[in-house]
Amino acid sequence: MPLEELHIQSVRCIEALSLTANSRWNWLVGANGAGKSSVLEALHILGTGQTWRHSPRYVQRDGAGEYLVSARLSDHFLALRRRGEEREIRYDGEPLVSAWMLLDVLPLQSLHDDNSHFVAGTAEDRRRVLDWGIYYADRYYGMVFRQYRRALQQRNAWLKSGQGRQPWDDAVIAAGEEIQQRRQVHLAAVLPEVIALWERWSGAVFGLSLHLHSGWKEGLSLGDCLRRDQEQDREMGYTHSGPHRANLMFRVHGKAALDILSRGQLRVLGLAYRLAQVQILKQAGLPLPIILIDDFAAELDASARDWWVKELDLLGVQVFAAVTAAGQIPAAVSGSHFCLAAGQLEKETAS
Ligand SMILES: Nc1ncnc2c1ncn2[C@@H]1O[C@H](COP(=O)(O)OP(=O)(O)OP(=O)(O)O)[C@@H](O)[C@H]1O
Repeated sequence: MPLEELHIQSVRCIEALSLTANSRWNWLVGANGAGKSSVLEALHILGTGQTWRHSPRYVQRDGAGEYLVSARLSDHFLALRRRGEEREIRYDGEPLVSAWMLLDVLPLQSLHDDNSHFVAGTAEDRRRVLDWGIYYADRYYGMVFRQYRRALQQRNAWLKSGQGRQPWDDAVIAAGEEIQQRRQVHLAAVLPEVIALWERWSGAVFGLSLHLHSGWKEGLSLGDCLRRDQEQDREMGYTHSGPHRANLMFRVHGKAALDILSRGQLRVLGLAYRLAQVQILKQAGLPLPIILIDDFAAELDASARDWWVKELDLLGVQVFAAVTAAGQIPAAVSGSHFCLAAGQLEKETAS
């Protein structure tokens, strides 16, 4: 369901902005500080309920009492309003009780700083990206994930208080092992797609392998680890083993990708991984996400940019991408150009 119209009020440097979107390519063009990322972040907030910042407070335009983002999606209308700690999300006028429901309404894949460099980022960055692909492909995963998070919070609260009988291990183990198993299945499907994408870009054979460390000691079950480390966990008030500590590692010919690849190649690998996740959704006949790309041209040479737009074009996704100059947009794609300055839409052109 493509996004047709976007309206933003009081988000960062934007006072009020409305645009009519192209069903495929939407290029946000402007100098540093023009408001491109603010448009992308507004869309991200609308599709996930979450910001890219440490706190939603930083999203609200200075001096405004609230912010509002809304969109028309074919015949539907989605709106999110935030005033202080209160957030209200409405879909066709009806309140959405949970931001999780946005997964169905406005699927998004956001490529911005940390997650387009996620191969070189933290284990948490990589877990977030890994889990993104599974949430959208497998709704049961989202349910198991929430069960795990709840059980883990309760176990940690018990570890800190030291009160009563320890009742949470079974729930942590059942959901934790299910998460690990589903992550492995997802990675087995993603790997050949990533390799094929890379090889189309480079023209050379790519000896990539993906290794998922489960988050608990190899050779032991999660239950064994929780029992073994219970005293240590109690002392620290924290559960040390589980899929919340998992790490996804990228190796090229058996060596850490981080030690082998250049910055630009690491970004291409991160992008190939994200594209592969969308390909899997497409193969399964699931709705495709809108792709948000901040700083499209960063670290990519012209051939990598051409490769990327060609692959996105083949997928048939709707894209919103930020560039600092129109010259960074590959000639191969047409679409709409939105020229921004000081948080305002100055010009809208179709190419
Ligand atoms: N809460 C706020 N209220 C008003 N202005 C803000 C707020 N937060 C950030 N800004 C301003 O918004 C501008 C940043 O906009 P944005 O990050 O969207 O720019 P950009 O076009 O993506 O730039 P770049 O190309 O450098 O990434 C900055 O000038 C910043 O000072």
